[in-house]
Order: sequence, then structure tokens, then C-alpha cells
Amino acid sequence: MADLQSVETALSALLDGVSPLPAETLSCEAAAGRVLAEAVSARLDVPAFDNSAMDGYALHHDDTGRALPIAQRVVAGQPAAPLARGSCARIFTGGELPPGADCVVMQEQVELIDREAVIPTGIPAGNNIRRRGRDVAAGTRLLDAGQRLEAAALGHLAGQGITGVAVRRRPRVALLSTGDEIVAPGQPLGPGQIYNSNRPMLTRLLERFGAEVVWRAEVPDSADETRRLLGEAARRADVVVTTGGVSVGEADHVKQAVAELGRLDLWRLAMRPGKPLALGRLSRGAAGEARFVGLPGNPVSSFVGAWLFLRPLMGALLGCPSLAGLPTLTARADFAAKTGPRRHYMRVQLGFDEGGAHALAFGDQNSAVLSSCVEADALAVIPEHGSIQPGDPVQCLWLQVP
Ligand SMILES: Nc1nc2c(c(=O)[nH]1)N[C@H]1C(S)=C(S)[C@@H](COP(=O)(O)OP(=O)(O)OC[C@H]3O[C@@H](n4cnc5c(N)ncnc54)[C@H](O)[C@@H]3O)O[C@H]1N2
Ligand code: MOO
Repeated sequence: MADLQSVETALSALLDGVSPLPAETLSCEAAAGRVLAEAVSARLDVPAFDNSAMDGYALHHDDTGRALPIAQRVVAGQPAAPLARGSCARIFTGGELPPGADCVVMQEQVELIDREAVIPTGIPAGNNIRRRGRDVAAGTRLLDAGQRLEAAALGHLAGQGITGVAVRRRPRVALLSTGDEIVAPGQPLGPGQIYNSNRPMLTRLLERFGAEVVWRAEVPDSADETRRLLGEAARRADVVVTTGGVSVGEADHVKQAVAELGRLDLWRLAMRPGKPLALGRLSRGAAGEARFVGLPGNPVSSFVGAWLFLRPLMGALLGCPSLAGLPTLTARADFAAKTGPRRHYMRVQLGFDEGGAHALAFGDQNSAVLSSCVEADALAVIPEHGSIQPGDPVQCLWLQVP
């Protein structure tokens, strides 16, 4: 295991054999942000009837260019009566088009003289009409399986009168923070101790990736406690995430414990930050195995590791293709960089000008400097044994996504 593994090798090892979790049925309200387990078909045409896109007058297009008596008034939510030729209907946006009418003229183009509407010429059939089924036709696919239920999708479900949907159960994640030096905010700091930055950061990222953090624990630098708490985590969760304790230090007990409780698939990646990242599985007896992701303790390494590995893992467990990879964008580098055997994921801010996108790297790219992540909206990828000069194109992974 001495050689560095590529990110791609690690990703395929991580996703190998992972299948989507079971479905559960939830009210649409409770399903916000969740991933659809099944496609949803439309039950209704939307709109359900031809209706007006404007406040104005409905008529037959052959009756344009003349003054027409106003035979009825159609407001949204009321049925329209048939319209006789040679007359028009006062109509409001969303009002049902009266049978016999085939166009609507907006009121700004109509003059009212002696209680008749003077209609301009040249109004074609279909003018300002929203046809039945134009948005959604009954029987067609409304939403796909694997789609995340964000705002517009929830609106689409409600537009069909649908009240409940089948979604994937959220992946249950146990989050373990290793290290005697780690203290929870709210507690006093002793000498040499630091507050636990990784826990809230990863909790938030995992929630964004569609997971539920069901258990958290602090793991002291002891081989026995590491083994005990990893075993407990595996019983409670689908995925066990640890931070710290995966390097080569004397207090780095995590890998050994994973090997004893299951299998260490892979350790040490050709990436910066995140070199000591470890992947494996933890046995849960008859309940199969939990996936294990050991993120390095440095907060930036944990942050980058979460985007590159936890996000696609949650995507596979949720059957959600949009979580599989990050959108990429080519930007002009505003910085110089040089790499060795490890691919560098640099934290950058993207700007946009006439020349397209440009990437501005945070000044200090050390893996302990979490400031570099706070305002980063992308990771600029500098390939192994690569070099970038200012002005060169650089591939960026966009982080402003769920
Ligand atoms: N001799 C070597 N030393 C190190 C190597 C190496 O190859 N040879 N790799 C370095 C790299 S790269 C990284 S990354 C770190 C990762 O080490 P660990 O994953 O074992 O993490 P720790 O040693 O436990 O912690 C590293 C660092 O991060 C701080 N930390 C840990 N947990 C948290 C937390 N929850 N919140 C905030 N900060 C945390 C910890 O105090 C350490 O400062 O190893 C290098 N060493
Ligand atoms: O691989 Mo480490 O995360 O650079 O400090």
C-alpha cells in the first residue's frame, strides 16, 4: 500500500457494489430536498383548459378589426359560456377561454366606445392563449427517478394534486472525530487543544449531499476505544466517516481498527490535500457492511475529501446521478502553481468578465488553513506533475451546488 492511488481508482473502489437504499413514502412537504425513488407520471394536463395569458378580450380571430359587443365576463376560477361570433368576452389572466373564441387581445390594444370593444386588425388565432397541456400532458413523465425534489419539482407535484411520493431513505452517517486534542465548542480549551471544526463542517456538507448524520462521537487516541467506537458506528449507520488518525503518527489507530473490523480497501491518494485518506468497509454481521471513509484531520483535507468522495457516495446510495460528479468549468488562472506526484485541488474564487471565467486562488493553500475554503466557490484542479502560469486555462470543479 506504499504507492499513492489515483483519485479515480479510489472512487471506483468506494462506489464498487454500492446500490441505492430502500424507498419510503413521504408527504410532498416532508419530501423537500429528497431524491425520488420512482419516476412520477402526470395525471393531469397543465394547464387543464385553454386559458388567457393576458387581461383583455377573447374573440374569434375572424372578428378582429371591428367593434364588438361584450357578451360575458370571464374571471379565473369561473366557467366560461360559449361565445357567439360577432361578440367578445371580457377576460382576465388565467380565465377559461370561452368555446368559440380562439384569441385574446390585451386590453391596452382595445378601445372601449359605447360599451363596445374596438379590436385592432391582424390578431392571429392562438394569440395570448395558453393551450391545455402546454406545460404538462397527462400520461407523460413529470419527474424522473433519481431527481432531487427542489423548488420547481415540488411545484410540479403540487400542480398535479399529488400529495405523497416515494423517495430514497437518506443515507445514515456516523461521524467520528478522532484525536485527544479535539474539544467541542462550549467546552474550555486546555493547552494544546483545539476546537472541533470538522464536525459541523462535515455535518453541513453531508446534509447538503442528502445524508442524515445519525450519530457523532469523539474518539480518544486509544486503539481499544477506536475499535469500540468504530464498531458501534458501523451498527448505527450505512456510512462511517472519521476525521484524523489516518496518517503515520503513533496515535493514528483508525486504519488498524478498520482492518480488524472489516477491510481497508485503500489508503494514501495522489491528491493534495488529502493524501492519507483511507477507504474501507466495516462488518455489521448479518446486516452486511457499512462503508468507511477516513478523512484526514486537517480541516481542508476533510473539506476537499468530502466533496470528492462523500458526495458521490451519497449519490450512489440515493440513486441520484446529479450527485455523482461536480460540474466542471474551464477558467483562466490568475495564479501560478506547480505540482509533483499529487494532483492539487486548489481553493479558488471564480470571477466572470468579457474574457469568460477567471479563477483566483486563495493565497495560503496549506491544508490546515480553513480560511481558504470559506469563500471558495470552486476547486481548481492542477494535474499531477503539472504547472500552471497566470493566464493558462485551468479546470475547476464548481462547489455552488447541492
Ligand atoms: N510523517 C508524516 N506526517 C504526516 C504525513 C505524512 O505523510 N508523513 N501526512 C500529513 C498529511 S498530508 C496530513 S493531511 C495529515 C493528516 O493526518 P491525520 O489524518 O492522521 O490527522 P491528525 O494527525 O489526527 O490531524 C491532523 C491535523 O488536523 C487537526 N485536526 C484533526 N481533527 C480535527 C478536527 N476535528 N477539527 C479541527 N482540526 C482537526 C489536528 O489537530 C492536526 O493538526 O498528516 C500529516 N502528517
Ligand atoms: O494531504 Mo494533507 O491533506 O495535504 O495536509
